[in-house]
Parts: sequence; C-alpha cells; structure tokens
Amino acid sequence: MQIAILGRGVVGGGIVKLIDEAQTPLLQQIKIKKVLVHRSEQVLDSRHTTDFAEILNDPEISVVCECIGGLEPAHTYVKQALESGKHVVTANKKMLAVFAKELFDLARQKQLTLAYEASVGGGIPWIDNIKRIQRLEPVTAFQGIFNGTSNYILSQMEEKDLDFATCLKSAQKLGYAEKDPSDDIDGGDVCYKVCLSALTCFGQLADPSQVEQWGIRFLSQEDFAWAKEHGRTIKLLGIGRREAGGLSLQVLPVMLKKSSLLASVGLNFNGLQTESASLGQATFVGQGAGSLPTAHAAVQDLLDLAEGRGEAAADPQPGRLLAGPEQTFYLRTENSSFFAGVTAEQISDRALLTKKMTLSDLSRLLEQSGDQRAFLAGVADE
Ligand SMILES: NC(=O)C1=CN([C@@H]2O[C@H](COP(=O)(O)OP(=O)(O)OC[C@H]3O[C@@H](n4cnc5c(N)ncnc54)[C@H](OP(=O)(O)O)[C@@H]3O)[C@@H](O)[C@H]2O)C=CC1
Ligand SMILES: N[C@@H](CC=O)C(=O)O
Repeated sequence: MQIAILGRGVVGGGIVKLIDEAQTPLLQQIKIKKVLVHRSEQVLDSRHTTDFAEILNDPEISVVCECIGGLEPAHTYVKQALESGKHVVTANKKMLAVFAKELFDLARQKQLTLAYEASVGGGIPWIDNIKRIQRLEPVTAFQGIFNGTSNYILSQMEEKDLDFATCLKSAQKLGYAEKDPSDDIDGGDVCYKVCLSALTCFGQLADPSQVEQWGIRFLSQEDFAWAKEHGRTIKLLGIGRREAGGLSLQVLPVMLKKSSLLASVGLNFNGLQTESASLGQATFVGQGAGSLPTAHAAVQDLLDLAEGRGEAAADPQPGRLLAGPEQTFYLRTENSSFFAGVTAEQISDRALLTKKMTLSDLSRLLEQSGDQRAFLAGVADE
C-alpha cells in the first residue's frame, strides 16, 4: 500500500519514523511514496514535495494521511483526496469536527474510509474501542481528560507549584500543544474531540461553536489551594450524554475527588471513559499527545486499510444540543457580589460555591457580570 503524508511536523514526522523503521511484516507493506512539506528548503529528497497535485494525481497513492493541522488547506486537501478516490487518515480534530458533515458524506458516497483515531485521545485506541462496545450495545455517555497540554499544565502546577506560563511553555517544547495553544487552554481542542466522540458514540453531529466550553486560561494557584484543602484536584473534562431528543455536550474544568480514577491521570496522559449497559463504566488511559503515541494511532488506521479493514463512513444525523445537568460550581470572580442570588457558600471575597444550576445558566450570568477573567469549575459529586 503506497501512501502520502501531508505535513512532517510532530505527528507527521512520527508517522514517517514508525513506517521507515517498520518492525512488523504488516507495517513493512506500507510505503511512503510522498511527504508534503511547506517550503522548498524542507524538500530533503525526491520523496518530499511542496506540490499537493503530485500526490493527488498519482494513481499509486491510495491513502492520504493528513497531519498539517488547522482548517485550510487541510480541509481542501482532504476533500480533494476523497474526490480523487483516495482513503484518508487524519489527526486533525479541528478540521474534521468543523467539516464533518461534508467529509463523511463525501467519503460515504465514494465508498472510502475516513479514519480519525489519532484525532481524539492521541495514542489511546478510543474510536476503535467505542466501535467495539457498539457491537453489543449503545454507548450512553462518555467523559474524560481529552487534552494532553492542559493536563500537563494542571499536573505540573499542582505537583511542582509552577506557574501557568512556565508549564505551557514546557508543553509546547514537548510537542503537545497546538500551533496556537489557545485551543488547548480555552477548551476548543476538547470541544472538537467531544464532537467527534459524540459522532462516534451517538451518531449525532454537533456544531462545535454551539458547545458550552470553559477552559483553564484563568486558573490560579488559589483555585488549587481550595481543591487541595477539600481533597480534590482540577481536571479539564469533556462530557457527552445521549438524552431523549438530543445530546448534551460540555467542556469545563472539574474539581474531582482525589480518590477518583481520572484524578490520577497526569502529565500528557488522557483518561477517557464510556458508559454502556452491560460493560458499565470503562476507562481508557494513555498518552493523549506527543509525536510517537499519536503517530501510533494514525499508523493503526493505516494498518487497518493495509489489511483491507477500512470502514465505510458513518451517516451522522444532526444532533440537538440540550442543557447539561444541574450541579454545584466553584467560581472565582472579581465581581462576586453579582452572584449573591446563586451563592450557596462564600469561600473568600472572590471565590464561592454556587447553588445547583446548569452550566448554561452560570455562563449567562458570567456574561452579564462582565467578568471575562473568571475561573469556574464543576464540583463533582464523586
Ligand atoms: N502534537 C500532538 O501531540 C497531536 C497533534 N494532533 C493533530 O495533528 C495535527 C498536526 O499536529 P502537529 O504535528 O503537532 O503540528 P506541527 O505544527 O508540528 O506539524 C504540522 C506540519 O505541517 C506543515 N504544514 C503546514 N502547512 C502546510 C502546507 N500547506 N503544506 C505542507 N505542510 C504544511 C508544518 O510545516 P511548517 O512548520 O513549516 O509550517 C508542520 O511541519 C494537528 O491537527 C493536531 O491537532 C493530534 C493528536 C496529537
Ligand atoms: N494539543 C493536543 C494534541 C493532541 O490532540 C493536546 O494537547 O491534547
């Protein structure tokens, strides 16, 4: 099987390494015919090119593996690859979540595979395991730590008492962060992964821009101090539930009890959980970001294709987004008097615990209060 890789950065470079140093006879069946790079000085040999048309017009290349990132030109390249009859493997959750309808429809019409294991949970076989559970029963809910960069920042801040900016810089150096790390720290990256997980678990498509999303940008050591005092830690979670008449999706920091399974998932690791009738809760843990773990997931998709196990693309239905459940929130804001009506407990002059309410209601109040640097976190019951 001859393939092309688009982008030779952290993930693309990892895929090149794994395939070039193939350890198994099956992997040795995959040959990289072309690697698309950005600039002419990156053309190291005849395998590298800056011209996507060379890949598109090469009938020997049957699979395009997209590792450029971002919306364009990644979206156009993936679309053109499918239109010209090539299977696609992608690590790009942002592009896929935004253009899911168009690209899955196209792949289905063309009877091609559009595989995306590497786009959610890094090296964890998350998409594959969801599909395995679905052979027996529906997945009714999922939740977890979906972002390696933010989890790395949170665990370093907690364990080493380092400041946010220092931890973010290390995550960037280690190759975990997106080109623009705003998506990592503001919840955007988790939002795309939650939309792709919902698509896989529930067969429903959600518009990422409509998903409630809070990140960790304004987190401070003061918030960790409260968490520690109460036997908790802070994790950025993505949560999805199948509901009657739709689905509820949320991205927010949560104060988890230290004794919970996800509380022990540190550094760049992700911890992803499904709920289904007979299996109950299942947890999948592994490196959620980084070159070789993510490359491993993309190569698994390529190996499925090499084995002739490529899957027909799903036919997702539009999902109606419903409000999430009522819960208690920890809130730190410069304008705490504005929240007097929903305060259950005042922690300090800036921090409080709310009465049980939905994230939508709290988000609306925060918008009205005008505080754009507030930090909120759900307070988990267990
Ligand atoms: N890093 C990680 O741990 C993970 C990343 N992902 C996803 O994988 C994708 C790639 O991420 P990552 O490898 O980290 O990003 P990088 O920035 O390291 O790699 C992207 C590469 O694509 C190249 N590139 C950009 N535009 C073009 C273009 N038009 N033509 C050819 N090459 C181009 C870049 O070149 P240049 O730098 O010269 O612009 C760079 O080498 C993203 O969608 C990301 O979300 C998914 C899971 C984990
Ligand atoms: N920036 C992402 C990379 C993997 O998806 C993350 O940190 O999780």
